[in-house]
Amino acid sequence: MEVGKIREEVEKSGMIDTWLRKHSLIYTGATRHPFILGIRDGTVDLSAFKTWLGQDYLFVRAFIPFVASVLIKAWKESYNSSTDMEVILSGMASLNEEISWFRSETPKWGVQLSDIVPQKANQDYCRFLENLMSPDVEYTVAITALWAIEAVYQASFALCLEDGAKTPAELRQTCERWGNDGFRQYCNSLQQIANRHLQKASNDLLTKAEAALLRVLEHEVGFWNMSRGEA
Ligand SMILES: Cc1ncc(CNC=O)c(N)n1
Repeated sequence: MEVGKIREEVEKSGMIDTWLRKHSLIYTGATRHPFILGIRDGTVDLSAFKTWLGQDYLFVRAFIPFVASVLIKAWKESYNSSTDMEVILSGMASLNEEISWFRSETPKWGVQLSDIVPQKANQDYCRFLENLMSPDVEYTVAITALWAIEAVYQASFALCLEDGAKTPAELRQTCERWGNDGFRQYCNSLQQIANRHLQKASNDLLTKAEAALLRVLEHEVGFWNMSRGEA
């Protein structure tokens, strides 16, 4: 292994990896969901894909203020806050581009953005994000949730780009949005930030951050289920 790769592996091992091992069943449920496996093997129902696309646009619109709230929390931390802020800001810049992507992608699928009504699983997830935006929620909890939200999409869509995947050509661009190497590195940076803060967290804070991680995983499973018309 090259030095950079080894360093990446070492820095990655921390509380987050411990939690993912502990909660591997739900993590796998979120990252290898039948919706994603359907994209990967080419059997996905295109109406489910369109549902996902429209609902995800609404989700991302609600996700942006959440990321902004994490940025504010990072700024209020004195410890290493400027490097944290750079990483979070780069994520926000990508989200600006992502909204443009949704606006150009949806018409290709006959999805009209103004017609989309948020479904229950989406509303529940967005309400959860709104609760995390409260100034009472600690930065460590919020950054752990942010990492989890991004990491589920990264792991899921990267799976659809692996060798041997039979992802339909018209879905590849979508998978590349979250499955590309730059997004993987962004997720690794978030994971390192979260680990660094978790390392110095009290037991009470650790309990809250772990709960937030679990809620994210549950909401992600709910979101995929909803896209398949199962919620
Ligand atoms: C439901 C959900 N979870 C995570 C992401 C990825 N973050 C930003 O795009 C997303 N788009 N949608």
